[in-house]
Amino acid sequence: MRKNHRHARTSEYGRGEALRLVRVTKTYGDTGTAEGGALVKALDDVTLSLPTGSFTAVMGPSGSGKSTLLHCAAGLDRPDSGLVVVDGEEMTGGPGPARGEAALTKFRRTRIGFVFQQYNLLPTLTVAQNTVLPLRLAGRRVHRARAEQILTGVGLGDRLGHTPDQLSGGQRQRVAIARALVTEPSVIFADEPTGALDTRSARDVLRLLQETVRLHGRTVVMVTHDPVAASYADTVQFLADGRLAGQMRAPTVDQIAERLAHLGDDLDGTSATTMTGV
Ligand SMILES: Nc1ncnc2c1ncn2[C@@H]1O[C@H](COP(=O)(O)OP(=O)(O)OP(=O)(O)O)[C@@H](O)[C@H]1O
Repeated sequence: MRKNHRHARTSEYGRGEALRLVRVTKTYGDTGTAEGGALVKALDDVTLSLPTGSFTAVMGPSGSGKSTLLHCAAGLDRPDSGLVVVDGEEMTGGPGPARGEAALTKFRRTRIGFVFQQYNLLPTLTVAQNTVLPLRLAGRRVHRARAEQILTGVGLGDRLGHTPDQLSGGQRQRVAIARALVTEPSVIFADEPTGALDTRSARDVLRLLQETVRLHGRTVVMVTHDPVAASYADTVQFLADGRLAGQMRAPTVDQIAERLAHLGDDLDGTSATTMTGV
């Protein structure tokens, strides 16, 4: 009965929508204090819908809530209130019984892919083993051919037996992207994926992310401080003080930098320099 109820609730969400946030709020601090003086509203009533096959960059000043948004949207953290829906299914929030940690982890493993600034590859595993690790963790069958196919797709078909320390930063990040793709997730979240890379490697990684969206129909959400990186996305969502502060479609580097500068004008004492992180 409960199952049917969940199904009935989830079926109202649109097809072709990879991610939906509805009135997501997250507060940090000592919730026990009556005054609430120490509370920080990291996300404040954020509602967002991202279509399947879109590439979205999330930008904003330091402390504006980008990481919190990514963590809540990716199921790494739970919002205090509001709903996160992935591919039509409620991941966190909602009126039904909350998923336990184990169920949330399982959901995440199959529906969400991650790419981190520092790659997060296991140093003792080969490139191929790192790539298929999410399948192993999910208890799924692993075929070497699958690892080979996906690594060839990111330009590392000849590196299967190498360990991460034998690769450049850009190559490591491409392994991380292959690992994120291997479960065919609904959404890939990338947290400053080019933050540790030189310009050329960064460009290769951004093109690869673009390709996963345009050629393979994946959905990518990328947090970045860098207007150049953000310009590879279809849309930039701006955050300020935990709230969405507008979006920009088909963005150019100059337009993004300009918008960030004006976001700075809106915030007391915050300079554009701080916001772009340059
Ligand atoms: N675990 C936590 N405990 C307390 N406060 C937190 C915690 N995580 C984030 N915050 C606060 O929430 C706000 C939003 O932080 P968040 O890390 O999401 O911002 P951000 O935009 O990602 O910043 P940055 O660009 O510097 O990484 C900040 O004021 C931050 O200090």
